[in-house]
Amino acid sequence: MSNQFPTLHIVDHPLVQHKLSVMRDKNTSVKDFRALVGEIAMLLTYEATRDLPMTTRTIETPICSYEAPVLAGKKLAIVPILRAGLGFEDGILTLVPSARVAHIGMYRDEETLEPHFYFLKYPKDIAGRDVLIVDPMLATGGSADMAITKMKELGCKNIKLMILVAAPEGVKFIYERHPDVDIYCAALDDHLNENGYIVPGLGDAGDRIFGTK
Ligand SMILES: O=P(O)(O)OC[C@H]1O[C@H](OP(=O)(O)OP(=O)(O)O)[C@H](O)[C@@H]1O
Ligand SMILES: O=c1cc[nH]c(=O)[nH]1
Ligand SMILES: [Mg+2]
Repeated sequence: MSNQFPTLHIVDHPLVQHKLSVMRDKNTSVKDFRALVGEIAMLLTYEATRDLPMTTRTIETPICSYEAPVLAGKKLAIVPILRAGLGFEDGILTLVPSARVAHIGMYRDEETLEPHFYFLKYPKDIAGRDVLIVDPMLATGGSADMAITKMKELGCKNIKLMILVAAPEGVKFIYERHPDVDIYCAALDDHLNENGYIVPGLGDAGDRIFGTK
């Protein structure tokens, strides 16, 4: 689907697209699915952190003195939405090992599709950190909206959302409620079906990561 959303960044790198296609296949095993979530997490993080501020540090190479580009030390917090967001956690921390982690727990009611909140644990200085909320699926957008709203209530100002597969309905909902939040995803799919699942999608991400079905 073509992208009409100003805040949506689709990572169309061939490695991401190939890995996502393997994940969409219903015959892909839990073991492979979980490994691929971790690999794609790193590739999406590469794009979602592209605007990290830089500075320079004087170093001595074996040849000469050099003003070397280094990260300016912006403090980050990643916020996996339980459960499926946990699949992204290790991959992101491999690239940004000093990031802090806040966990937010919620599940979607299968009938109403409303998110239900059950857990939040966060670093005390989270208001001063840039926040990357992560979840493989953005369907109606209810869960992501609740996570963004809770982070804003804690004082967070610079918030991004990192998703694997997004539905247009969810992107529109988040854009209307949080136009300040940039969304990074691997694919913008076609639509939601009558059960609130993304089409073509990849099924229930949590169940496929943890093998609970
Ligand atoms: O955009 P929404 O309509 O809110 O749907 C997306 C949410 O649904 C899934 O979680 P689920 O409720 O299945 O919980 P789980 O991760 O524990 O499986 C997914 O991981 C998102 O958190
Ligand atoms: O398609 C969907 C929609 C919500 N949650 C999922 O895990 N998959
Ligand atoms: Mg689930």
